[in-house]
Amino acid sequence: MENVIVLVNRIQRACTVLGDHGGGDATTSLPTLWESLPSVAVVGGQSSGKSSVLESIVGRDFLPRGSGIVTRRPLVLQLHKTEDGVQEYAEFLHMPKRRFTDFALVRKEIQDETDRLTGKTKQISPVPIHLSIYSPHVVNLTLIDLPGLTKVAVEGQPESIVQDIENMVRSYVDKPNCIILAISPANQDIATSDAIKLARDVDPTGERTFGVLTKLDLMDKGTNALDVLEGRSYRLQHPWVGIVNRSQADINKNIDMIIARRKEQEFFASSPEYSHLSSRMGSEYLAKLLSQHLEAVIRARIPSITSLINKTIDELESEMDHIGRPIASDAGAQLYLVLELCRAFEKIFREHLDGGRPGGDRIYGVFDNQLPSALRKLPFDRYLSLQNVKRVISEADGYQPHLIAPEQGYRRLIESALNYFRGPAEASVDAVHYVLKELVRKSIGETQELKRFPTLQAELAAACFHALERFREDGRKTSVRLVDMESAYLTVEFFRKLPQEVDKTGTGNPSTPSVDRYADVHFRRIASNVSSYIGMVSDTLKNTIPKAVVHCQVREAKRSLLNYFYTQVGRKDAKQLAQLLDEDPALMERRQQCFKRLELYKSARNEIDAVSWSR
Ligand SMILES: Nc1nc2c(ncn2[C@@H]2O[C@H](COP(=O)(O)OP(=O)(O)OP(=O)(O)O)[C@@H](O)[C@H]2O)c(=O)[nH]1
Repeated sequence: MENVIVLVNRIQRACTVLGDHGGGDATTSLPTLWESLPSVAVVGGQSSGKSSVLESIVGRDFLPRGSGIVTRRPLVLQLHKTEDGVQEYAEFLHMPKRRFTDFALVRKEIQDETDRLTGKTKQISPVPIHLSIYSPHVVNLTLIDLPGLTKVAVEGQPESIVQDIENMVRSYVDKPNCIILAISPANQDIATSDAIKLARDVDPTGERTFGVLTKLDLMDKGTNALDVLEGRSYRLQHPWVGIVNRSQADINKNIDMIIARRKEQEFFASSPEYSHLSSRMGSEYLAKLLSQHLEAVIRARIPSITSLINKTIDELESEMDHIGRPIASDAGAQLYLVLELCRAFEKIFREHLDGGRPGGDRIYGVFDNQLPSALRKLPFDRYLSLQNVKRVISEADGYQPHLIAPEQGYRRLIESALNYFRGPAEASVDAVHYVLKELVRKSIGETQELKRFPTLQAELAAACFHALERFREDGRKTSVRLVDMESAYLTVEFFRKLPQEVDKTGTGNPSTPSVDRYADVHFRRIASNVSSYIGMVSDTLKNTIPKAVVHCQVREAKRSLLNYFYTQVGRKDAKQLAQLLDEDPALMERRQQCFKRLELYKSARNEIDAVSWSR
């Protein structure tokens, strides 16, 4: 089986390229693969010797030095062992084409890349820098260098930096998959070590903490660190490793790292206190120990990582299905999509009208309740009061009062009364119009496929409302025309059937009308006749207005709501169609993120599969 550290290195690089830096980002709530991968994080207080340990493990000077907080972004350092004799080189993930053979330039690039993201403001950032070193002098290992824990902010840095650094370091070491390399200087009381304090907090049983004691050469004469190195001062599950790095003077003298490693070995071998431990001390031993441990941890974790990957792929796929797939870029496919979406909407709209979905019944409610009640409420009682009837008839008679029946008076009374029907007719048209508009809104909301296209939704709604407005105008004209038709020609039959006014004096001859045409009873009879006629018309309109409304508005809405929209869409070019299919930016962003994460998980699965099969 290929070295699994190399496998994890590849997956980690993919994580960074695709934006997974671990850490629960509450705003994206995307699953993180990074966090499930075992890694070694180097933690320690400032000047504890972290950089020196890392450089010693690598066998090269390559880390930025200086006062204050130098490490301001996590540095993921991936070490790849190459064949003997091959030239060493380094590569940054953000500069994949460039091979660095001069390690002084590596140091500079780490500084520059840190500044690129954080500015020169000395801020910190959780986005890691990935550096791979290919060398025959290293073991396969991945280490994450983190900013040194500090107690005070230096000039130009906000006070919060102390806490920010601790939070960032914690976000790494908190994870159960993180192996903690806790660096403490031997010339300081172990009880005050920042690294041990933090490690104890997040890993109280010491299962995943490796204690490293630096600066053993700087201890006061007559004292030694055996209590710590032999696990008596602070017990960990793994043995403590003592280290002797280059002193500042060695660094100033440019003492070669390989020579320094040798000197370190000599220090342990020749030391009366530590010689019995010498095979388990020093940076070379530490590197091998970590490499073996990391490999064992990764091997043990592979099955659970695989199952996590599979589960997450399923979740992401189903989220992508829900969000909808990306839109094709050619005009034909876009037009097809717009038409499909419109059809989906129309189907739902029709279901609302025809039944299956609620809302269409409200139209019947207009015809069954609103219209009859509006008709009943028309003020005919007032209009046909004795006084008004008398006035209208005498005005119609003019200077010559009517002789037999007031023909003109009847007509005027009826025509004016019929005008009252316009109100309920128009109100029915409007009421149905608003129901239809509401159903359009509802149907757009219920068309799942449309959810991601706010622009199309708005244009579709506007087109529907425009069409409904035209149907309303037609409905209004037609139903008002029904009323006007009633005025245009009165039903003669009705009047023929009316009983004649008879002489109440009882002369015995019914065919000889001899009523007093100026008495109230005469006008009351006229009012009652007109009222009956109006009642008859009202009954007719109660039936015909709904027919007009359905014919002009409801039926048309079902048949041709989007006709005009379709012809307009058909004329749009690719750019206009793309605008119409302009998605909600938040949704596009989410799809993009899910897509990238899915890609990451799939490539990780392929990597793991390939390694497992080659076992
Ligand atoms: N003599 C001696 N000096 C050491 C040892 N380890 C580190 N130093 C010196 O201690 C100083 C700080 O070491 P660094 O490796 O820069 O420590 P650091 O933890 O990376 O420091 P910051 O990056 O500032 O947080 C340097 O001058 C090193 O030369 C050691 O084992 N022995």
